[in-house]
Amino acid sequence: MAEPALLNVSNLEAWYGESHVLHGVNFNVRRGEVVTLIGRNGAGKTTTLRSLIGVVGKRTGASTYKGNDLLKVPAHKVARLGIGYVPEERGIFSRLNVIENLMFPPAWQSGGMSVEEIYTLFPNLKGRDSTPGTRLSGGEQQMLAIGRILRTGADFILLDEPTEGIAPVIIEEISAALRILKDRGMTIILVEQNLRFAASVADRHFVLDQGKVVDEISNSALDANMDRLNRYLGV
Ligand SMILES: Nc1ncnc2c1ncn2[C@@H]1O[C@H](COP(=O)(O)OP(=O)(O)OP(=O)(O)O)[C@@H](O)[C@H]1O
Repeated sequence: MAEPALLNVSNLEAWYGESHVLHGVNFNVRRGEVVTLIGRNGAGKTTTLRSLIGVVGKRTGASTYKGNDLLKVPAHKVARLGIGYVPEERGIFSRLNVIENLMFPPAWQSGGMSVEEIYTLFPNLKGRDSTPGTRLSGGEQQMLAIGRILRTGADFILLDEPTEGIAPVIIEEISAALRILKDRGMTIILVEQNLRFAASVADRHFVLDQGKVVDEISNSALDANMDRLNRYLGV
C-alpha cells in the first residue's frame, strides 16, 4: 500500500480579519518530496504557508501532519514538530552577525545540521561569522535564512520565494543546495514564481488561483503543459 502523505491539506480556508483569502485549498506532500505552490501575485501562496504555521487570522479545514492537525497547533509550537518556515523577507537580524543569526533559533529536534555542515552546503557563508547579517548580499541572506532553519532540526521546510531578487549564479547554488537537502530526505514546500528554478528541484507543482488549488502538474509533465501553466500565470 502507498505510504500516506506526510502532509494532507484539505479544504483549507483562511482569513485576514474580514478578508477571506483561501477558499478551500487541497493538496498533499509525501515524505521526501519537493512540491511547489505556483500562481499569480495574490493567489494565496504565502497565505497557504502562513496558514500551516498558524500566523493568519482565522483558519478552517484540516491540515494533517504526522498525526497532528496543524490547524489546532498554536504558532509557537509548530517548530517543535520539525517544521521550519523561511519567510520571503528572510528575517535576518541586522544587529546580529552571521554566526549569531545562525545560532539564534533553538534546536527543537535532534538531527539538525552542524554549523560546519551548513557552511559546506553554503560555502559563501564560510569565514563570514562576524559579518553583520544584513551586510550579506540578498542571496547570501537567503542562504543564512535557510541554514538557520536547518540547524533547528527541521525536516519539513516551507520556503517562500527564495529566488526573489537574487542573482542567477546564486539561484543555481540555492537550487543545488535544495537538491542535496532532498537527497538527505528533507520534505520541502516551495512558493516560487521562477519556473526554471522550480523545475530544477521539484517533483510536483500545485497551481493556486484565487485562493484554491486549481491544478497539479508533475515536474516531468511541466514542459508539455507550459501553455496551460502560462494561462494560469497570466503570462
Ligand atoms: N496581512 C494581510 N491582511 C490582509 N490581506 C492580506 C494580507 N496579506 C495578504 N493579503 C491578501 O491576501 C491575498 C493573498 O495574498 P498572498 O500573499 O497569500 O498571495 P501570494 O500568492 O503569495 O502572492 P505574492 O506573490 O504577491 O505574495 C491577496 O489578495 C493579498 O492582498
